[in-house]
Amino acid sequence: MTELLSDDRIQAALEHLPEWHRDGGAILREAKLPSFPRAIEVVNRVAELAESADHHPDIDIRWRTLRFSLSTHSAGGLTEKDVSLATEIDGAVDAVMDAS
Ligand SMILES: C[C@H](O)[C@H](O)[C@H]1CNC2=NC(N)=NC(=O)C2=N1
Repeated sequence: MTELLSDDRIQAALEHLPEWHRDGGAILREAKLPSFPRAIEVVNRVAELAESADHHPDIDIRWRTLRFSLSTHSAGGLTEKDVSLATEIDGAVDAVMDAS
């Protein structure tokens, strides 16, 4: 789970994560929510998911735009933990968008 992923595996994973792109040893996505409170709702959901997974994204908050960056710091790059949390972050964004 904490092994670094091969380039091929990262490419394959990103085919299932169209909102994400790779930047070296990290994957990034941006999400624009309808309002600042909705954006914070996503952040709170992601905080719970991150705590459950014991894996934490970098999050940049600018009004209603969120930028997530995922990397496994202990491994020095991308692992399955990042792919898994990216999928969960997509779910959190979709859930808040659907409720908006
Ligand atoms: C002890 C605990 O498992 C680690 O410190 C976790 C916490 N969250 C983490 N999050 C991320 N993104 N990378 C890590 O290496 C990491 N390590």
